[in-house]
Amino acid sequence: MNGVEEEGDGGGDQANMRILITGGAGFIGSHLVDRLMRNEKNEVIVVDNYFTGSKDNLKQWIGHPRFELIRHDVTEPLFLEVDQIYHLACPASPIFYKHNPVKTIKTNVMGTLNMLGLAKRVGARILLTSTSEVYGDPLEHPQTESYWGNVNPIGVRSCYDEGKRVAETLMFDYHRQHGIEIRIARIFNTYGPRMNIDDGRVVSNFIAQAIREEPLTVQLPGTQTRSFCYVSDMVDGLVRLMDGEHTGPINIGNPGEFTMLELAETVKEVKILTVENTPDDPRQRKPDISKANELLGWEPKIKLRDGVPFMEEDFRQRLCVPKKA
Ligand SMILES: NC(=O)c1ccc[n+]([C@@H]2O[C@H](COP(=O)([O-])OP(=O)(O)OC[C@H]3O[C@@H](n4cnc5c(N)ncnc54)[C@H](O)[C@@H]3O)[C@@H](O)[C@H]2O)c1
Ligand SMILES: O=C(O)[C@H]1O[C@H](OP(=O)(O)OP(=O)(O)OC[C@H]2O[C@@H](n3ccc(=O)[nH]c3=O)[C@H](O)[C@@H]2O)[C@H](O)[C@@H](O)[C@@H]1O
Repeated sequence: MNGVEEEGDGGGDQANMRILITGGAGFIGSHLVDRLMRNEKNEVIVVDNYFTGSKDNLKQWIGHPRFELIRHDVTEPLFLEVDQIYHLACPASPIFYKHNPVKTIKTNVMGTLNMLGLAKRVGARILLTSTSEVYGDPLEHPQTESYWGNVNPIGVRSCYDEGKRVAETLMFDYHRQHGIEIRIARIFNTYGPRMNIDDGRVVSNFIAQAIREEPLTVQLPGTQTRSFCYVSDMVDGLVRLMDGEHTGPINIGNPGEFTMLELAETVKEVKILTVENTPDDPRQRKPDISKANELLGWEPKIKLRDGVPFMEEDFRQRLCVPKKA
């Protein structure tokens, strides 16, 4: 049980739908596949280049008659006939998106351009998973969608945050110029089962470190904050946004705000090791979710304290470390 299965009706209620999910072999994408496959009217196609995703995340669907998995890089054009496109393809963990920054910005810019071209050709509705990183190191707190952000255009995170900002611009230009139906979700830090164990994001790091009985690496100063959303809540928000009437951008995240030191205490009371931080790390982040609440009737249900054990269980299984009696 991971809190995902109980949520919602599988989305795409209207009629038979063929739905494309780019990046569907990744963490959020694979949970979205599970959710959409529950509706028997949906056919789901995943395209992924497996940079940070894995076929293992989709193993329960491989061979299913309503499911197709295609190895494809979104920086190359794609020709398919679909009704909806959830465009997630992009490495999300800072260590992966900084690993090959030119590829990251190409994925955000050319990948989004290609998916918009596809949406235009076949008349599909397209949803982009943008990010709270478009707000940069925010000077407004909590962040509302009307805040334009405080982003370093030449920093080591820019391939990702500026890349997503351009992707948002492309979405709105295609909408205004070509009448494409667009949806933009600004996702705030999301966690849950199937995250890469060593992907470097803070919740996965802390859980893996706690299971391996290693000290939790809190990057300095430790007072920086994030707001963590459980993946089933995120998927529910994305489906509501796609199937609703509002273009967005709409913040989707859990407004519960924690410092990294508080998060370390939530995960486990083990030794904490403070380590150097990376450049341009945002000092505080918390979504204002009034828009998601009013326009989509959405709010997160799972508190950090309740979500972390689901993820710990998944990590223990994958690391083959049973819980001590
Ligand atoms: N998880 C979060 O906290 C978070 C927060 C904000 C935004 N997002 C966004 O949500 C989306 C999914 O994030 P995630 O956490 O599931 O990350 P993830 O890394 O697990 O998934 C991304 C997927 O995209 C695939 N991919 C990357 N580049 C590709 C390319 N060029 N062509 C085809 N596939 C490619 C990867 O192989 C992977 O399967 C991303 O767009 C990310 O920017 C995530
Ligand atoms: O939600 C978002 O919009 C963005 O959030 C994250 O980026 P970030 O918040 O920097 O994610 P983490 O790498 O998990 O870092 C969060 C905080 O934890 C700290 N941290 C990280 C790792 C660690 O071992 N210890 C630690 O204290 C970092 O310094 C940072 O302050 C995601 O990785 C992005 O994909 C996403 O777009």
